[in-house]
This record gives sequence, structure tokens and C-alpha cells, in this order.
Amino acid sequence: MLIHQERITGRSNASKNGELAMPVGTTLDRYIMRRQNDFPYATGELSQLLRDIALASKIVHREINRAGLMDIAGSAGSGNVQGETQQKLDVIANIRFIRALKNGGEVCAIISEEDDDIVHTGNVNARYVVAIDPLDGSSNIDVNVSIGTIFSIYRRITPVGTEATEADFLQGGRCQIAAGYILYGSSTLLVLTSGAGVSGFTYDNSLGEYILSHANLRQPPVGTIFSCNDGNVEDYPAHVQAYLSDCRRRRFTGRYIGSLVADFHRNLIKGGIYLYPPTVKSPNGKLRLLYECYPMAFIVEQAGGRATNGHESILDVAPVSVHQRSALYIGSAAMVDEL
Ligand SMILES: O=P(O)(O)OC[C@H]1O[C@](O)(COP(=O)(O)O)[C@@H](O)[C@@H]1O
Ligand SMILES: [Mg+2]
Ligand SMILES: [Mg+2]
Repeated sequence: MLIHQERITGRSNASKNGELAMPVGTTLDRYIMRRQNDFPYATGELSQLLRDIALASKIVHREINRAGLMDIAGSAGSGNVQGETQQKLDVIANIRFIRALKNGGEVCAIISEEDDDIVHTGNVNARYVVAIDPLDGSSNIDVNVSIGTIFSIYRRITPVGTEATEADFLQGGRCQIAAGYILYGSSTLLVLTSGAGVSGFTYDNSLGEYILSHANLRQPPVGTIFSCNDGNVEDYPAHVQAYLSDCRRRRFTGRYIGSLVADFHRNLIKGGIYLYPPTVKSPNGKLRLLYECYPMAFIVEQAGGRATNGHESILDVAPVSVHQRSALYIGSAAMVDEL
């Protein structure tokens, strides 16, 4: 069975970049089914996997909305492999996504920001693995600022029926079958790609459904927004500092929410660049290659933007360990090229 057959992309009445022209207002479920029907050999496993992620995100959406009412704000008192203090919602989101993927049956193993090692789901006959950042923007949880979830899906390379290994996760950014993020902001939005364009679905609380609201998202090639933690600028490489002072000279707008998903999404819609260069504290960059950089790079390239670590496209960076970090410069093509 050809991998590409599993991708949820349309070819019959595809728009210019292969993204099937689905009318705004289509439910995520119907969108997934329409894609699947375009591939005679599709088994529905990837479709079900995406539904499982959507389901878990609806539960996390609910938990986030009620966080202030139910003692789930603040630190969980535990740390993760990154040496970061886990927030209670980091742990809750992690449990929710892992449980949904385990019960869904389509995923054999998971790499999560919140777990040191591979989480084996017990579904050894499943053909997909998922790398996930269950809660992105943890520093913003308690202050009611937009946060997110980021995920990346691969087809396993180890034999079905056996336990997955790190090799299944270290295939490289261009082997992602699908990737996406959920933005828990003023509305909850699921943004998704599977290699033929990018679509966004807004969660309608009253229906409990994700509805296609942003068909065929394209990032403006130029923008006037730059997003970085200004407090770290002294650490940045000289050329990055020069680029930022040039942005200021040109009276570009500095916007930094401190949640990658939220900063990325704003720049995807309006045009702009997000930068997290190496710093003294994070000499290899702060963001994690497998479940932050790769999925966002897949999405941005599908939307016409660019992502680099300063030397090469993020999707070409060789993966060597499951929690490895990378510098990230991502956004409007002309701005990243200029940098
Ligand atoms: O506080 P800093 O150093 O600016 O870092 C903020 C960045 O770190 C992150 O919070 C890292 O992600 P997590 O919250 O998932 O650990 C990004 O979302 C954000 O862009
Ligand atoms: Mg993150
Ligand atoms: Mg996180």
C-alpha cells in the first residue's frame, strides 16, 4: 500500500496547490471522509487518528476553559525531560491526548514533550506514531493567554506487530504524513496539513464540532510583524540582531505572545516572522525539533512560508534524538529569506 494513498488530499477537484476545494462550513468529519474517498486504497486509519486528536482537543478545550474554576492552574510539582516544571494542565493535556490515541487504536507509539521515553500504546498492529507537544505556551496557562497543542504524524517503519522504536520517530521532517496544531484562543482552532495545503477548523461549542473556517490557508509572503523574546536579544547572533534592528528601523511591529502556536498563527494569517535563536540558556535553541519545529515547518511550507534553523530548512535538519532542540526562524518567505 502506497503511503501517499493514506494522505487526506484531494486530486479530483483540487484547487491550485492540490488542496480539495471544500466549502467553508464543512465539518471536520465530512472533510476527512471526503479526502479519504479520493483514495481507493485508503483504510481510514489516518482519518480515525485525526478524529482521535480532535476528540482529545475538545476535552482539553473544556478543561482550559474551566481551569480557573477547578484547581488545575499552577505547577504540577513535577518536572519533564526538558528540565522544565510541568504545569498541571501540561500533565492533564498529556493524559488526555495519550488516552485518546491509545483508545483510538490507530497509534502504536507516542513521543510527548511531557514524557522522557516512548509511550507504547499497546496497539502493536497500528501503523502510525505521533510526536506531540500536548500544551504549548505553558508559561501563559495561568494568565489566560492563548495556548496550544502541536502534533506530528508518521507512518511507522518498524514491522507491524512489533513494538515501535525511536527509529519510527527519527525519520526526518519530510516523512511527516500529517501535522497540525490546536490554538486555544478567543476561539479554538484546529489547523491541519497532510501535504497538500493547509486548512483551519473552528470549534463550535454548541455543536461540539470542528467546522471548516479557513480553507486553503496561504501565508502572505511579506509581513511587518516580528516575534521574539526581546529579553534574549543580547544573546542572538550578530546577523539576527542586525535583522531585528532593521525591522525596528522600518517601524515593523513587535508582537510576542510567548506561545509558539499563537505567535505562529498570527503571523500565518497576517504575515510575519517568529524567531527563537540560540541563547546562552539554550545554546541549541529552545524549541523541540520533533513536536514543535517539524510540524510548524510542514504547515508553513504548505502555506507558502519558510522555516530554517539558520543554516538549512527545518524539514531537512537530521533528527538524532527524540527531544532534540533547534533554533527556529519561521514565517513569511521574504522575511525568512532576508534574515
Ligand atoms: O519564555 P520564552 O523563553 O520566550 O519561550 C517561549 C516559547 O517557549 C514555549 O513556551 C515552549 O513551549 P512549551 O510551553 O510547550 O514548553 C513556546 O510556546 C514559546 O514560543
Ligand atoms: Mg511547546
Ligand atoms: Mg508544551
